[in-house]
Amino acid sequence: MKAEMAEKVKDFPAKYGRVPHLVVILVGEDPASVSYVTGKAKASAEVGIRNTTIRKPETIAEEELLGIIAGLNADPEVDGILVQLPLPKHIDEEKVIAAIDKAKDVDGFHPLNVAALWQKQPCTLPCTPKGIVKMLKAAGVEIAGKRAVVVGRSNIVGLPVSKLLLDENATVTVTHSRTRDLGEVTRGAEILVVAIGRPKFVTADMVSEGAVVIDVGVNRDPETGRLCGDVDFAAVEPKAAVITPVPGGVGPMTICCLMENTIECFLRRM
Ligand SMILES: Nc1nc2c(c(=O)[nH]1)N[C@@H](CN(C=O)c1ccc(C(=O)N[C@@H](CCC(=O)O)C(=O)O)cc1)CN2
Repeated sequence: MKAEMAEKVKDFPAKYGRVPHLVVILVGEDPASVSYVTGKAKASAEVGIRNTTIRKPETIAEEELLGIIAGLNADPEVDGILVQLPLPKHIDEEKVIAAIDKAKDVDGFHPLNVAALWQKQPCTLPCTPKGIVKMLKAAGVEIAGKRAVVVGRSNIVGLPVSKLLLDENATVTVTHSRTRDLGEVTRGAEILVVAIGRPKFVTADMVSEGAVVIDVGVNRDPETGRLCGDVDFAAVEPKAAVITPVPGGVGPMTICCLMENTIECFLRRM
C-alpha cells in the first residue's frame, strides 16, 4: 500500500502544486502514544506526505488545544488533523474531536463522519476498522454470509468494524466484558475480531478450527514484558485458517490507512 501511495503522491506537486499535509497533535509523554506518533511520521516520509507533529505537555489547557485545532482548521495548507488518543483526563476528548473540521478529520472520529458511516453515506472511515476489512479482502476471505463475532464495543474499533462487516453482509455479533458465556459465542465465529485490550484474553478453547482471527490488541505480556495481542497467538494460530500477529498486523495497517485517509482528504480539497 505504501509503495502504491508513494507512486501516486509523487505526481501531486506537478498536478496540485504541493503534497498532502498531515498534522498530528500529541499531548503528554505516554511512551505508546509517542511510538505511534513516530510511526505516523515515518510512514508519512515513506509515502511522501508532509508531516508536522505538534507536541504539547500533559498540562495543556483544553482551551489552548481547541485554539490550536481552530488554527489548523483555518490553515489552507493543512489537509489532515489527528489528535493522538487517549488525552489527559482533564480534557474532554469528545469536545476536541468535534472541534476538528470534518473535512480534515483523517481519523474518521468526528460525529458527522460517524453518522455518515452508520447512514452508509460517503465519509472518512476510521483507520483500524478500514484496515481490518482491507486485510480480510486482501487475504481472500469471503465476508458475505459469514458469522463474524467482534469482541469489544469501543467507538474506535468494535462498533465501526461491526458496521463495516455488516455492510459486507456478514452476520455480526458484538460482544463485550459483560457478555455471558463469551467462549460459546466466539466458538461460533467464522471471523473473529478481538479488540478488548486484555493480553492473551482469547484462548484456544474459545476459537473454532478454521476461524479467521483478527487481533487488534497491543498489550504488554505481564510475564515477559514483550508486546502481545488480545489473542494467545501461539495457542490459537494452529487452529486458525489465518490470524494477524502482534506486532506486525493490525497496527501497521492502521497507519497505512491513515496515510490513505490523508491523501483522500487532500484530494477532496483540491
Ligand atoms: N487519534 C488516534 N488515536 C489512537 C488510535 C487512532 O486510530 N487514532 N488508535 C490507537 C493507537 N494507534 C494509532 O494511533 C496505533 C496502535 C498501534 C500501532 C502499531 O503499529 N503497533 C505496532 C506495535 C508498535 C509498538 O512497538 O508499540 C504493531 O502492532 O505492530 C499503530 C497505531 C489508540 N489511539
